[in-house]
Parts: sequence; C-alpha cells; structure tokens
Amino acid sequence: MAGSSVSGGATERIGYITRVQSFSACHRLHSVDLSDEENKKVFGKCNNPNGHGHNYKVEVTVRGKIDPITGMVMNLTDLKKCIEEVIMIPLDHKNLDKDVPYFARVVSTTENLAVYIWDNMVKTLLPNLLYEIKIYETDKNIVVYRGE
Ligand SMILES: Nc1nc2c(c(=O)[nH]1)N=C([C@H](O)[C@H](O)COP(=O)(O)OP(=O)(O)OP(=O)(O)O)CN2
Ligand SMILES: [Zn+2]
Repeated sequence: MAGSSVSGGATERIGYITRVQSFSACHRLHSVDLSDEENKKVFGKCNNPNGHGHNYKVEVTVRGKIDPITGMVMNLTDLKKCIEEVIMIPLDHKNLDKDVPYFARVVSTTENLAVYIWDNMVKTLLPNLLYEIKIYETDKNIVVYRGE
C-alpha cells in the first residue's frame, strides 16, 4: 500500500496531529542592524516606537507512527503541556521584544517567532516528532515553519 510499510505483519500508519493555541502579545518590527530611517522604510507602520498588538493563533503539528496499542501518535494532553511551557508561559501577554531575551536582537517577525517556537518545542518533544509550526499573526498573515 502506498505510503505505509509492513513490519512484523502489522501495517505501520503515519498520522499528523495538531493542537491549536492562541496567545496575545505586542511587538515592534525593528532591526538593530538598520538605522532608524532604514527601519521606518522597511517596516513602515509596524516600526511604530510604541509597538502594536496581535492575537496570535499557533498550530503545532506532530507527525509519527500511530501506536497500534494506544491508537495515538502522541498523547495530546502531553502536547498541551509542552505548548504551555514553550508558548504560553514565555509569550502570552508579553512584549515580545522586551520580555523575551531571544528577541532583543532578533526581529520579532512571525517567521522568527515560528523559528523560536520550533527551536524550543523540538527540545521538549521526542526526536523527529515535530512536523510544523503554523502561526496566524492576523487572519490574513500566516507563516509556516518546518525546521528547514
Ligand atoms: N514577512 C512579514 N511581513 C510582515 C510581518 C511579519 O511578521 N512577516 N509582520 C507585520 C506586522 O507585524 C503587522 O502587524 C501586520 O500588519 P498588517 O499588514 O496591518 O496586518 P493585516 O494584513 O492583517 O491588516 P489589514 O490592514 O487588515 O490588511 C508586517 N509585515
Ligand atoms: Zn505586528
């Protein structure tokens, strides 16, 4: 059968499971590697010195074998705990640039936020389980990162 392998007589099935989490944070798009004038030119209104806020929505997807005994790729309750540690505690109701040391010198774009979440999530999950981080910065601005 396409997309599956047989081992010891049992067909191995691969599943993708996703947990969605929302959080609120503010930020300012500003690069320490650009002058004030260049920052204004590149980031426009998003370079406003006092920042602006978003209600971010993050989808965390893991990929793996569906365990024939438990019927799970991983327990979603465990994924929920990882998301609490990696997303909610450090990011929710925070100023990304001032409260999260990582963003002191890294521009808090959604791309970089996805990388930040990926790098920390991957440390808390079993190897090769994390598949994708998808962030809705707004309803219209969506970023996907897969660790490449
Ligand atoms: N490549 C990226 N570009 C931009 C990012 C980003 O993270 N990566 N972020 C922003 C801003 O943070 C900004 O808040 C987006 O605002 P805006 O464009 O106004 O958002 P919407 O498109 O949803 O707003 P509408 O006015 O309703 O179109 C900018 N660029
Ligand atoms: Zn923004």
